[in-house]
Amino acid sequence: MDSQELDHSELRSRLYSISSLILPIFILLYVGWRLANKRFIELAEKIPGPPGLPIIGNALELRGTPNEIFENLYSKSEIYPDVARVWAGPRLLVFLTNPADIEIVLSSHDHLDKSAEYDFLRPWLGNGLLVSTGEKWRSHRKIIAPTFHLNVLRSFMERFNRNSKKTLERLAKEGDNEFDIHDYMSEFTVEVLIETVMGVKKENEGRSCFDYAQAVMKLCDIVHLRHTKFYLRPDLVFYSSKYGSEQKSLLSVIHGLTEKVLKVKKAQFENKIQDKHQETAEKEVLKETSESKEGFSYGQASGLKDDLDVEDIGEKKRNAFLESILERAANNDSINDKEVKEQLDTIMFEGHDTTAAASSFFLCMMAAHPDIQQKCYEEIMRVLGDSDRDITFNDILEMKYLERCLMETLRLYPPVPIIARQPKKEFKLASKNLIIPANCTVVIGIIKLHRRADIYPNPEKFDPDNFLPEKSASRHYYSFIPFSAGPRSCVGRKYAMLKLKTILASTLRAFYVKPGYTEEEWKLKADIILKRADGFRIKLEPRKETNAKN
Ligand code: HEM
Repeated sequence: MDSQELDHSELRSRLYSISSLILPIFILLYVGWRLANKRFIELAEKIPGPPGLPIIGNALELRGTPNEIFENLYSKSEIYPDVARVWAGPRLLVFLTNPADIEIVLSSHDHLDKSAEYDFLRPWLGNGLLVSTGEKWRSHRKIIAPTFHLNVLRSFMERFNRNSKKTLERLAKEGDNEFDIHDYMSEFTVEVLIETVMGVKKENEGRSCFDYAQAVMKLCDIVHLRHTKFYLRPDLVFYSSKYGSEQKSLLSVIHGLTEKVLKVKKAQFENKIQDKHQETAEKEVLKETSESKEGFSYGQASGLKDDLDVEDIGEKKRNAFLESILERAANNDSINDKEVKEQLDTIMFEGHDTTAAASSFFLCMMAAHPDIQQKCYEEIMRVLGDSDRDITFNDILEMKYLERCLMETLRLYPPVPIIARQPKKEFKLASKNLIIPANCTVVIGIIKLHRRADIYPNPEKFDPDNFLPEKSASRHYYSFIPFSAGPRSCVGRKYAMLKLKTILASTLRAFYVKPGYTEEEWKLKADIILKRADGFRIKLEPRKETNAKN
């Protein structure tokens, strides 16, 4: 035997003795865990789900690309309707797709905590509204929700119109090209957010908004990768990998923009510079407050109410988001400077990528369904006439068919396809005689819920009539929840619907979306925010010269 062979056999025997030590420790830990979590395991094992292996559970089914994992889990929901249990090692995931069960989770104040997956957003969003829990979430939600009240939102109409026109000018330059509409929609949504919710006039800053939006998309991919690749979960491994360094450089672009916005707004705030334009718009709004706000669903069943639905007609002017929280911070009132920045990052993220996806899906739908597009166009012409005037708040209320098409788009392609909670207490389901244990991860499959054949006949078909008032009224309130629902619903719901209707009506008024790819040809990308993996490719044709150029 030479010395190399000796080394090998010695190595083998050392490995053998290490593994013969580790294995019993591992088994002991596993048995200990099962004993310590007896009730948790007993309850979990009653929940239907794919069979798993000891210790690793269904981890083998959670292999592959994020898309493969998503498709695999989605197909399981056909076998296990309403509720499905999946073990990712010792972690229990419970998927819910029945509206009555979902109501129990989302409407309750006992199940407000987000699951551990949201922690990967912390380096970016800190302890902002999306991820925070407990008293901090409660007190900040109380401050932030009123800044998205209709009285404030209506004052944004002028900005929505102005930024829409800027986007139409950019779109006109594409001529007859096929291009990705998402690039334009994400730049629009970032610009408009900065000018409305943040109250900062954005001028001549090159394409910083576009760069921000691109960085957000890439960062979402990385965060989502950490959801699906278990080895990337520990910080130590993640930050030693190429993804960790990529995350750091993307965060410097993302935080670079939000720091700049904060600096400008703080300077305005400290110098008490009033934005004259905003002031005038707000006065107009206050004159209008007695007009009807009825007849607009704002993205959820009309029977559902949350803290955005408080009626305060005639109440004095409220400030927009950033102005309002800066004022609080200056008075040491429930929020400090660090928290202001975290909430700013949160609103910038949640406020742009979601609406960019929704508007892009909508326009692709118009390409896939020219007859429906024609009906939208006719409605827009009926409401606005053959003019180039700005779209008003009341026009938005009148565009009912456009709204139904938007809701139907959000049904089939909800920008946030799944959400997750970690219940603190166990709870009983409504659809089945089952108890869901505390501290598991409850996943609400919004995209699956929205495609249930027992709720939406012909569920894969794009049918705006699904949102005729009589049809909506006959469904369970929690059958349509693109903005989630209950106490932790989306604070930007009304803002998003107003902004979306304005940019979409403006685009359809100015351009004909040429017939294009059918939905069957699209490839979806499973991500934090749902996208088309093949890009949102469309072709536009100006309706007439003036609309696109004004
Ligand atoms: C089509 C557009 C939008 C969709 C589909 C959407 C969807 C959602 C969903 C599903 C949630 C719940 C997330 C979860 O529980 O994990 C949420 C939360 C949130 N959204 Fe939106 N959103 C949209 C637009 C906006 C806009 C425009 C803003 C702000 C300007 C915004 C701000 C937020 C915030 C701050 C939360 C966290 C609320 C809390 O936990 O209290 N969203 N959104």
